[in-house]
Amino acid sequence: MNKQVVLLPGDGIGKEVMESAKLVLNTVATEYGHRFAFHEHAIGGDAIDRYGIPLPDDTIKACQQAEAVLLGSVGGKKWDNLPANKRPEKGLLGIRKQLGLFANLRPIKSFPALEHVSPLKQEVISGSDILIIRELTGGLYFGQPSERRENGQAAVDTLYYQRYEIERIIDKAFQSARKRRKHLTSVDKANVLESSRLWREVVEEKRQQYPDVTVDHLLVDAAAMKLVTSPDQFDVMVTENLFGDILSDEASVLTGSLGMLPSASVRSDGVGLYEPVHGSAPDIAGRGMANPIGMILSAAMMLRHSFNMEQEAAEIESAVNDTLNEGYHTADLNREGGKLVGTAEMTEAVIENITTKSVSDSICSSYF
Ligand SMILES: NC(=O)c1ccc[n+]([C@@H]2O[C@H](COP(=O)([O-])OP(=O)(O)OC[C@H]3O[C@@H](n4cnc5c(N)ncnc54)[C@H](O)[C@@H]3O)[C@@H](O)[C@H]2O)c1
Ligand SMILES: CC(C)[C@H](C(=O)O)[C@@H](O)C(=O)O
Ligand SMILES: [Mg+2]
Repeated sequence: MNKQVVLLPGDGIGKEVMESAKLVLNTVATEYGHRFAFHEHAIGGDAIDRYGIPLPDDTIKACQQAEAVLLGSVGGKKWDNLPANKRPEKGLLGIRKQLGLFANLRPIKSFPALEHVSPLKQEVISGSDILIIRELTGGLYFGQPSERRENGQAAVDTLYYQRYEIERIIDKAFQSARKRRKHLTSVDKANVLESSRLWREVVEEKRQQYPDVTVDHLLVDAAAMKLVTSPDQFDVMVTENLFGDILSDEASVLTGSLGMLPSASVRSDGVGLYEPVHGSAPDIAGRGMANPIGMILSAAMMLRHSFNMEQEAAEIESAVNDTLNEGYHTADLNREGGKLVGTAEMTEAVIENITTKSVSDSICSSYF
């Protein structure tokens, strides 16, 4: 039976790296005898240009019927001056909300070949392996009111959480910690925000159900500092929507580039949308130089989480590792020597490693 996958390439480099994911998935399909049926739909600026809105009904329906969704990225200068509701980003927020994808899993682990590429000292990042769990359908992104007031000269956004929204993301975080090193850091701003005090209260209650997991609380400003000074103290981090957005881009520095990070946006029944953490990168779009690894690793996360294809996912991760060990790198990876390549060549090198090698030294076979 074909696996039904909806592809939402979106804008800018989203379209470019989606091609890489498709090629890699087709290679895995051939190697393992699977069949993926890809259904491409519009989102973001692409949908605005074609249909006048960032999230057409047809796209929502297709995503609801799919077994999994892969998304590139949305946004770009062309649409930056549109009213809030018509912006490309509204399409992305809308599909996450429509599908009820409340948990965004953002794993951050440096590949050995890139440890010297990060601007952080190698001894600081060495051995760090973090899973940021970002609440994705609530908090400051969705709270009402969110509007201009006083003739446009004042504005309000609302950080609103209901207890059940906090409980389900905290459960997800504890369950994830159980599968890893059993340590959970909850990040909030409980010294100032009431929503954070409710968040902390829920964590304290929930920890009774997970006595095997150690828990600490960290204020978000201190967490931002510790992420780059002592990242090895973290296992699973769980936090509010906006805090998670900011901390995960910061954490990407550990891996050498924002272009390296994959993510899975999931709900309790396992339905998922898989998306790299980066955006549409207007500064490099159209030049064939985007790093496709975050997108390729997102496709691997899809195989693992939505299709239970553990070996296939590990094969992709192992091929990425091998490719980096061979010295291949895109321009965002500030690496001396090796082979500087574009998106297409990087993808070809990964594919070559999938077809010629078996899961050998799969340093990352179980954590994305
Ligand atoms: N998930 C998404 O769709 C998503 C995420 C973030 C930003 N955005 C949107 O993207 C647009 C640009 O935002 P931005 O510039 O702040 O963030 P960005 O993530 O697009 O880019 C930030 C920087 O990282 C670089 N970069 C990002 N991904 C890369 C990759 N794969 N390979 C090489 N370099 C990469 C870019 O060149 C840029 O210098 C905005 O419209 C924003 O709203 C979308
Ligand atoms: C584009 C934007 C709406 C999005 C977010 O803030 O969630 C992005 O930054 C991300 O990290 O996926
Ligand atoms: Mg972001």
